[in-house]
Amino acid sequence: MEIEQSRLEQTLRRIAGLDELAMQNAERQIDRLTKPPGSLGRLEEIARQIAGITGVLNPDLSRKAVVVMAGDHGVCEEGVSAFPAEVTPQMVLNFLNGGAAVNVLARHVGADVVCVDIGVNSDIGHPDLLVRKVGRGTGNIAVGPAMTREEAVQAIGIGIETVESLVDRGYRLFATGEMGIGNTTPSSALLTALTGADIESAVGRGTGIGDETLRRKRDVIGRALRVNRPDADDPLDVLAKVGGYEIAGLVGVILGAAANRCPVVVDGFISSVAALVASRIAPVAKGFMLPSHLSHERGHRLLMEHLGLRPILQMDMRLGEGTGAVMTFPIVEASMKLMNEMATFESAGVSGKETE
Ligand SMILES: O=C(O)c1ccc[n+]([C@@H]2O[C@H](COP(=O)([O-])O)[C@@H](O)[C@H]2O)c1
Ligand SMILES: Cc1cc2nc[nH]c2cc1C
Repeated sequence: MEIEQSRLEQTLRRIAGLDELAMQNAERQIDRLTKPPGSLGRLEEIARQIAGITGVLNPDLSRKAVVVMAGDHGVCEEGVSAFPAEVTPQMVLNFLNGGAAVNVLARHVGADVVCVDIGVNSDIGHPDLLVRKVGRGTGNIAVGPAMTREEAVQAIGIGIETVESLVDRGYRLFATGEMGIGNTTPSSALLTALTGADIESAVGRGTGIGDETLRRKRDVIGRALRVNRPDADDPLDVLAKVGGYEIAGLVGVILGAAANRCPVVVDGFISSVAALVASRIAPVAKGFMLPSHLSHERGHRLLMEHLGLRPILQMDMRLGEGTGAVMTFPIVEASMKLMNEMATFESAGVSGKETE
């Protein structure tokens, strides 16, 4: 525990703000390119942010990974998902065999899928799986805490460690992904507890539940908040009481990326909740996050407003796994290519803007 606590503290100490000088240099470069000022919109904004994160205008982001954290949820026994809990290990095996949506998209964009069992309730035998179990499924949040504070810190440490070892192997661009049947329930509980949002607007249909299950899910979240009484001013308390192992792992992935000055593209609803927790632990980490898409899950728009992040894509996706984040990698790469490869007004002999 002490080792994990100090890993988190060390990581937090390493997270610094964006490089203002690099961002000014990026802005100056972008304004020299052969286009009306500002006309590449958010591509310009992303290029500037990546410069601020990495400290250079032409970082090598060619090695990219989506870290998929998988865990089970005790709250599934309340009947809150459209699918049975056994789908979690089954889908993990699908990721490892390359057959899930995230695998197809990752291959399409040249990224690697790194799968971590941080709390699945069964043993999945596969040589490529990183087995880092903090527990075998969380406690049912409707009747008690999901995990202890020590376990939450340990899970964050695993996320940090996963990113650190990937950075050692040359990875520089990260995406968050997750798999966990039932995990939209703790995600909505976290959103409600951390922002004071009303349950109605923070809870959605997850994997596709009907009206009756939706009513039960809202009731379960209300009970979870009453039973656990999470302290909104203590993000670790909230995470431990009504979170999940994979959510805590992703908090670590985000903090680890920020500490290593690597951009991290945040996926949908569950990943964005992890981003909210990370931003409450370390507000400066927000500068290292790139939003990906606006999930179809109810509550995601509200969540992004709280984070102050504007999703790049809107594809009506609500799958998770890191799919939306991986889809955003080419946009990040395109923004960097534009900044580095476009001709300038001077080099191409194009006349500049008229003075009015
Ligand atoms: O990323 C999203 O926005 C998203 C929205 C809804 C569902 N999911 C995925 O669906 C699972 C959770 O849904 P549920 O209904 O079981 O709570 C979990 O494996 C997530 O990856 C993901
Ligand atoms: C099949 C399936 C795949 C998923 N991927 C992420 N969450 C999921 C939930 C289900 C049910």
